[in-house]
Parts: sequence; C-alpha cells; structure tokens
Amino acid sequence: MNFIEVQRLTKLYGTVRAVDDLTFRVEPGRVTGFLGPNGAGKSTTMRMVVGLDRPTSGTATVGGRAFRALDNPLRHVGALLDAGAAHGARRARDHLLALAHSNRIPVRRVAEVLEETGLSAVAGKRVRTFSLGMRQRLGIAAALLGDPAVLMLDEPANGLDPEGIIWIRTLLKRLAADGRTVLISSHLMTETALTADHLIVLGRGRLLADTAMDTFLRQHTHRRVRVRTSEGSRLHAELVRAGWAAAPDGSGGWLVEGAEPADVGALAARRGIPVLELADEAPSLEDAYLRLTADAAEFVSATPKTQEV
Ligand SMILES: Nc1ncnc2c1ncn2[C@@H]1O[C@H](COP(=O)(O)OP(=O)(O)OP(=O)(O)O)[C@@H](O)[C@H]1O
Repeated sequence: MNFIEVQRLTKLYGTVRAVDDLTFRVEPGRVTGFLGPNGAGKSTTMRMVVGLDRPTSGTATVGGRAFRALDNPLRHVGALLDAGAAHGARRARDHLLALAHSNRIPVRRVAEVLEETGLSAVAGKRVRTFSLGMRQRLGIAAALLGDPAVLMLDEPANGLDPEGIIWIRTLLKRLAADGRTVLISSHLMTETALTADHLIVLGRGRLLADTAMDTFLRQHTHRRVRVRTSEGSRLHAELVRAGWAAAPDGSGGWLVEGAEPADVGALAARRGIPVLELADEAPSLEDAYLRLTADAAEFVSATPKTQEV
C-alpha cells in the first residue's frame, strides 16, 4: 500500500490548467523519473500529493489515502519540494529534532539521517551558513527522517557536487531496491537516465508517457552508428548510394541513422575504405525526451540545443 496514485487530477490557477486530467500510479521497488518542460505541472502535482495544494478536481493519494488523512505523515511520505524550507536561524540538528518531535519519530533517527547525508560534522551549525548543496542534503535528511515507504524529491541532485551526485544516485537506487516508492522530478537527463527505471512525462499538465525507461528509449529514438574514416567524403557517397542517411557528427566522423555497425563496417570493407572507429550510438534519454516533448514545451529558446555531456 505504498504507491502514489493520481486519478483524473486537475488544477486550475485562474484560467491556467496547471494539471489537466492526470492519471498515473507510482509503484514501489523502482525509481520513477518525473519529467516535463518548465511549467508542465510537475511541482503542482507533487504539491497536491502532499496536501500543499488542493485539486480543482480529481484525487492524489498515498497508499489509497489523502496525505492530510495520514497520522504522522512524515513516517509515510518523505518529500523534498523546496530545499530552502528550513529556518535559517535554526541549527541543522534542531531543525530535524523539531520535525522528529512533531511527527512522533524516534530521536535516534536524527543522528542516523545526519550521518546518512554526510552532515554530522555540521549538525550544530545554523542553516543560514549552509551552502546550496548542504541545504539540499538537509532537505534530503528531513525527507528520510521518518523512514518513509514513499519518497518524492524535486530535483534531488540540485546543488550537489560530483561526489554528492553519485551519493544521491546510489541512495535513491538503494531505497527503491528496499521496496520503497521513489519519485524524482528532474531536468537533468543524463542523471535521470542513470537513476530511474521508469518514467512519467508531462506536457502542459497532461500525461505524455508512463513507461519503463528502456521502452521509452526504444519508442522515441532510433539506432545509429558513429563511424570515423580517413576517407570521409568517399564513405559518405557510398553510404548515400546504399540508401543510408549520414550526417557529420561535428568532430570529423559521421552518424549513420538507422544502421547497425555491421551494415557500415561491411559496406566500408567492400569498397576498401579504412575504418578508424565504428560504434553503436546508445540512444540518449535527452534525444527521446526532446522528441516527445517538442510540441508540449511552453517556453522554447530561439536555438534549441540538444548536446549534453
Ligand atoms: N501558485 C500559482 N499560481 C498561479 N499559477 C501557478 C502557481 N503555481 C504554478 N502555476 C502555474 O502552473 C503551471 C505549472 O507549473 P509547475 O510549477 O507545476 O510546473 P513544473 O513542471 O514544476 O515546472 P518547472 O520545471 O519549471 O519547475 C505553470 O503555468 C505555472 O505558471
């Protein structure tokens, strides 16, 4: 009973349909990535799950119950929606102690989550002296405090350094492997691809996809091969003659759409063209996501960029 369920959920702000007839279920045992362009309705949906906003219609429940109806809700749902939520004048440990007291959470959990999030050494410092990454860790500590079966985190890697990003990725996977329900919203496609097993994608408040990561990649990308040769223009001409679409990859090689390495390798061998490098290009989540959301993005830059490292 630890799933998040959203049924026909709708939220209007004036005439803006922030969330529009949304239905999905977030299952335990896996990390679910919650994606969508700016303004797609992710935060509004998450706020309704934890009772910070009221639906115009429809329901958002945890384990079949409204968040407001849960006793000691932090013991059921840990949420990180705004890492700035802790009072700046409070010491980190006191912030967590106050949350523990008000939710009947054993005090020993405070030391445990401080340790888990790497904050033990700064537990006595005031929150206003914390860096963005330290505040983020404190927000994550608060979400973990009640040892909840459901975790919902908005941009969990925000402000974390490279070591911190690996830490949060490993932590989220472990929490899901323990059988918890983990929902993370993010705009970081590379990080989401490394962390999530399942995706829920919104566009303009509506559901665009609710799919396993590998299915999503298969559905919204096609395979391609990267090839490098000392005779680029000859290879290009041969590829085109054989019916393949090939385009420069921007660093001296070629990308052949829809091909497998064997197709390109065999063709080059038949024509006696030296191949210096030949690689299957793994489909990227960024490509798949941009393809799916192209029509649903409200705010689009003049020159959309797709390169990501
Ligand atoms: N309190 C509010 N009052 C009025 N409009 C709001 C309010 N909160 C959100 N909105 C609007 O609702 C829509 C959805 O916003 P929301 O913050 O849920 O999107 P999001 O997917 O979380 O976006 P982002 O990725 O930029 O955080 C937007 O058009 C936003 O302007």
